[in-house]
Parts: sequence; structure tokens; C-alpha cells
Amino acid sequence: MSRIIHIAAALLIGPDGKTLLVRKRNTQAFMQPGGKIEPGEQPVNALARELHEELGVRIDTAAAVYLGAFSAPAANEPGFEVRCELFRVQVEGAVEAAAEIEEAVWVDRHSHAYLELAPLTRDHILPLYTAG
Ligand SMILES: Nc1nc2c([nH]c(=O)n2[C@H]2C[C@H](O)[C@@H](COP(=O)(O)OP(=O)(O)OP(=O)(O)O)O2)c(=O)[nH]1
Repeated sequence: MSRIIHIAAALLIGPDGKTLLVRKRNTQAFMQPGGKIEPGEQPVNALARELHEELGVRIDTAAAVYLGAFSAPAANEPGFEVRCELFRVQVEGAVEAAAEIEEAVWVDRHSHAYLELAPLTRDHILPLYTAG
């Protein structure tokens, strides 16, 4: 039976409609900003905490739109599945890669073709973004 990692993550949309992907230190694949939900923590609060730690972004949790739960093989932990509570979050100001984020890139519907993507992002979240 596969082991499950529960995360909260963002489909983060910038002022020009592009979406943000991040790559963590010592890893290759780009993925959604976000991270693990701590015991007893509401997913949207986990998301707000992670976005602040990783990108210096403060979000209004009431304005985050819940898009559903999505699962895929975990990118950086072989044998694990990631289960993601996904929220659409609009940001207006600048974002700044911090903590374990090595790189953050804004992509549009066409410009992500050359990036190595985590399965969840590649198979579920970017298709949702592209269709939207
Ligand atoms: N944040 C995030 N993690 C993802 C995505 N896709 C995916 O497979 N994962 C995996 C990578 C990791 O195995 C796990 C998230 O763990 P993490 O270590 O980044 O989370 P965290 O920031 O809470 O870290 P920590 O508390 O363990 O330090 O989920 C995604 O789109 N976003």
C-alpha cells in the first residue's frame, strides 16, 4: 500500500495571469508552492504558512478558492503518493524565493514545455490551469 503525504498547495496566479512554479533546493522538478499539512492544521492555514515561509507572500485565506483534492506519485520521495488540497490564490505584489526554494518561475500556457515537472503539476494542475 502506498504511503501518503498530505500537502496544501497553490495554483498561484500573478497580475498578468501567469502561474508560479517552484523548485526546492537539491531537487530537479518544478512544482506548486506549498507544503505538508501539520497535524490539526486546516489546509488553507498550512498553505498560508508555507507561502509566507517560501515566498514571503501573505494571503487572505478567505480569498483562497478551494479547487479540490488531487493525487499523484510524490516527486521527491520514492514510494510515496502526494495528496494535495489545491487552492487558487491571486497575488498582486512581488514574490521572493526564500527558505528551501531555490528557484521560482512564472509560466504561462505555453512556456512550461521545457521544464522538468513533478507528476502532480504535470498531470493535474497545469492541465487545470491551461483549461481555465
Ligand atoms: N509543495 C509541493 N510538494 C509536492 C508537490 N508535488 C509533490 O510531489 N510534492 C511532494 C514533494 C515532497 O515529497 C512533498 C512535500 O514535502 P516538502 O518537504 O516540500 O514540504 P514541507 O515544506 O512542508 O517540508 P518539511 O516540513 O518536510 O521540511 O510533496 C507540489 O506540487 N508541491
